[in-house]
Amino acid sequence: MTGTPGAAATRDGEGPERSPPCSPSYDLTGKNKVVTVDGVKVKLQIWDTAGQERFRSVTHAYYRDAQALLLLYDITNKSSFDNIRAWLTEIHEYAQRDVVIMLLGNKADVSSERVIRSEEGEMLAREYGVPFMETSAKTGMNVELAFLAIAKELKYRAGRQADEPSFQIRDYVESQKRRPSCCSFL
Ligand SMILES: Nc1nc2c(ncn2[C@@H]2O[C@H](COP(=O)(O)OP(=O)(O)OP(=O)(O)O)[C@@H](O)[C@H]2O)c(=O)[nH]1
Repeated sequence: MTGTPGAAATRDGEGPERSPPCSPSYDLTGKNKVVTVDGVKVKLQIWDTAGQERFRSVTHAYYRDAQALLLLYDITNKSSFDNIRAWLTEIHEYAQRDVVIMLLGNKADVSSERVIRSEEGEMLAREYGVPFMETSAKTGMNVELAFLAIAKELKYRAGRQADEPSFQIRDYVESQKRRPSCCSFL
């Protein structure tokens, strides 16, 4: 899924049909996930939207009730990156006002074909005030972190204790994310 949002929700319920898992070893979309945060299990129900070629026909039902949205672009595909702005506008209009959004630049393992610099992703994310990291569904780079950060944010919102320190998802992602190096895939 590139240039399109994936929705993660913690509640059960009917959702649009899921896409089949992609062939890389780590699946960014398309199945449910249980993430344990501070001993509490957070269930993420993940839906993949249609691809960018079907951009216009995607219904708002995909993300209208979502608690979190992962917006993915492909670092080797400029149009997938350009689509992100349109998605952010759509989301602003139709998604829940407090939806957790995360921007992911996927395929970070194929650095030889990169057309979107990491800084461009960072700038876009900063402009919209959302956390950002580059991922690879092939090597797994930052994939677990993306889900963990979302789960932490949702758990924090659901059961905030008076004495609990506040959780800042952008700070958390910045402190934990791995950056692709120039010479290796990880
Ligand atoms: N090298 C590499 N290939 C990837 C990665 N993620 C996905 N792919 C490959 O990219 C191709 C497209 O992946 P999809 O997940 O189907 O992409 P998509 O844009 O969601 O496709 P649609 O949902 O059909 O529009 C497949 O061949 C995947 O195996 C990645 O992180 N690294």
